[in-house]
Amino acid sequence: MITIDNVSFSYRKSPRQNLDRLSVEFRAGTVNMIIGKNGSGKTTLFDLITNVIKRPPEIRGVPEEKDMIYQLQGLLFPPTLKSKDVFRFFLYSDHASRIRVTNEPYVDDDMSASEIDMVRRVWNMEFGQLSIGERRYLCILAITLMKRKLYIFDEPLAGIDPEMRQYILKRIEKLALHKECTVLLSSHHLHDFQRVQCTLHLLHQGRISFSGSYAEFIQNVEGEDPDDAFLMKVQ
Ligand SMILES: Nc1ncnc2c1ncn2[C@@H]1O[C@H](COP(=O)(O)OP(=O)(O)OP(=O)(O)O)[C@@H](O)[C@H]1O
Repeated sequence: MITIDNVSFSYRKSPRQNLDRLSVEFRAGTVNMIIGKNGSGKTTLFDLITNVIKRPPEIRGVPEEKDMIYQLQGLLFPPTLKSKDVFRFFLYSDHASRIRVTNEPYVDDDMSASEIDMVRRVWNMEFGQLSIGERRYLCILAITLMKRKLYIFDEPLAGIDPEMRQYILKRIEKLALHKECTVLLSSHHLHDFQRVQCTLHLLHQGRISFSGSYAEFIQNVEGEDPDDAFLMKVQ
């Protein structure tokens, strides 16, 4: 479990406090979903947890660097690398992985027919020729095959179609439920989380103003629309 107790942070030239006495607990066994308006500080919080920005002592329970993986929003790989090489890059940098990456596309029993189709189609293509969604899917697939104590996914669903979003979420949920690890994820796609075992954390005005289940989040909202619940909570 990661515990954050009263953390404040502002960028050097920022006119405002980006995080303002923020406290929260991120537990294992659930997908911890961080939501909030654009610019509310979700990536900043991830950067602090992972020590990309120097981690303050008020953030406790973070595993060693080798035991965490942080999926950034950007997909920064040389465009001429083949998809299989990017996959290899992830898995061969994993000290615990026993998966061998070959010229044969990676498939496993957890993959749907659509996922298998996609991986087969892009395996020998250059990464730069893939669509943004295909690149993101491939990287997330590889990350979920790595063994870590902490996984952080910064907007893994951005630019992904509704079908693939479900598959990605199922994979990430499986990580959270079946491995002894903590999973943090940020997303603006609130509807997708209805069927995921998750804890929502709303980051608003520098603090976590709500932590709870999806059902609790939409409680008392007419039509049970999570976007309406979001609007109510940030206005
Ligand atoms: N290096 C920096 N220097 C100054 N301000 C920064 C820096 N990086 C981010 N910010 C500011 O900090 C605030 C929080 O940014 P952050 O990227 O954490 O937001 P976010 O919640 O992840 O947003 P989004 O949902 O749009 O991805 C923003 O107002 C941003 O302009």
